[in-house]
Amino acid sequence: MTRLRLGTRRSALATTQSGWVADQLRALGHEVELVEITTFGDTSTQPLSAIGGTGVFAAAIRQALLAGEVDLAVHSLKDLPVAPEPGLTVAAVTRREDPRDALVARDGLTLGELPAGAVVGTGSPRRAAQIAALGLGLDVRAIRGNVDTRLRLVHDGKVDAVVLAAAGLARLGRLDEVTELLDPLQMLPAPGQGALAVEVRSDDPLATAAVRSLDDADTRASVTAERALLAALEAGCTAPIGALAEVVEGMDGAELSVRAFVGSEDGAGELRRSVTGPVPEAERLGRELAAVLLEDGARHIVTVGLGPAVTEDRPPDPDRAGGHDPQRVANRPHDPADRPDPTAPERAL
Ligand SMILES: NCc1[nH]cc(CCC(=O)O)c1CC(=O)O
Repeated sequence: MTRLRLGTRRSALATTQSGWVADQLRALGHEVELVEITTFGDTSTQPLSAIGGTGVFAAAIRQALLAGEVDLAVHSLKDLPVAPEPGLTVAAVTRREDPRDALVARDGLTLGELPAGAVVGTGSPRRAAQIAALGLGLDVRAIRGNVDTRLRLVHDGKVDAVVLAAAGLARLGRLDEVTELLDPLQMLPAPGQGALAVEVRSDDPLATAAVRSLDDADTRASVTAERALLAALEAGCTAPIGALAEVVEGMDGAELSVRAFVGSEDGAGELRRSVTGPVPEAERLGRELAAVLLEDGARHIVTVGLGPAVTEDRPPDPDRAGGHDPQRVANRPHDPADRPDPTAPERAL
């Protein structure tokens, strides 16, 4: 039995996820205390892009962990920066929930049933790019807010539909509002979507040992490939990149299938590629798929987040390298009148 303090944000999703991990650990005989941590991202009303992107949420919890104020941190893996944090270790990656994105639309509509011009709200360039790539004439608009806020936009008639992670809806008990689970053939999730990372101090053998059995080997292999791909594309957390790795039954037994999407938010270009290979080579497979995408022109499609790339008419801007570019929020960026206010909501995965 180990006594563990688990640092968590206060949001409904964060406390549900942390509570779930705490319950798993209690079932193993450990004593777990939840410690609420208010992050700058929670209190600031500034756009996320102005204060460091989705990583700001993870950063405050990580600080508390490094300072010894808590012993464990639970993160949605898709919100965790790919760069390792010195002194910390992801001691468990929990078994992934449904990794798919879900549509919540008015009147029970599916994506294909939404009429041209229907407004789809999303804060995610990845979702925006894949919706645009379907060529349905949908009007993708930037929104911000927690899961509850986003769902309310549909119920209040402010948008016709929103796209959210099925995993988050499942954890919050709101799967019944989903009108379509989106097939990864059309909508690849964010790398790591649906999985939780349990982080400990690297020099804390007790906490490491306590959470070890929560680690799921297939999920860890999958997210290892997805995050290696993201890292190899030098992609920031707001880049329009989707990836899904799955352990599947191949000709010679289990193998890892890795699929990825890169696109632009105006639907002007998109690439989908896949590789399969041995499960233990997850990291190499992720890097290999990134290389295929780059070879096939990913840099010319994605002008956001791919490091110092670029297109001829858009010289790289060091202030924006790897980060959010407000101009890219535009649904049809070639029409200046269509550009939204650059202080518009930031994009998140
Ligand atoms: N970006 C916010 C976020 N971070 C994790 C989840 C859902 C849970 C998960 O993907 O593991 C969500 C909400 C969403 O994208 O709909």
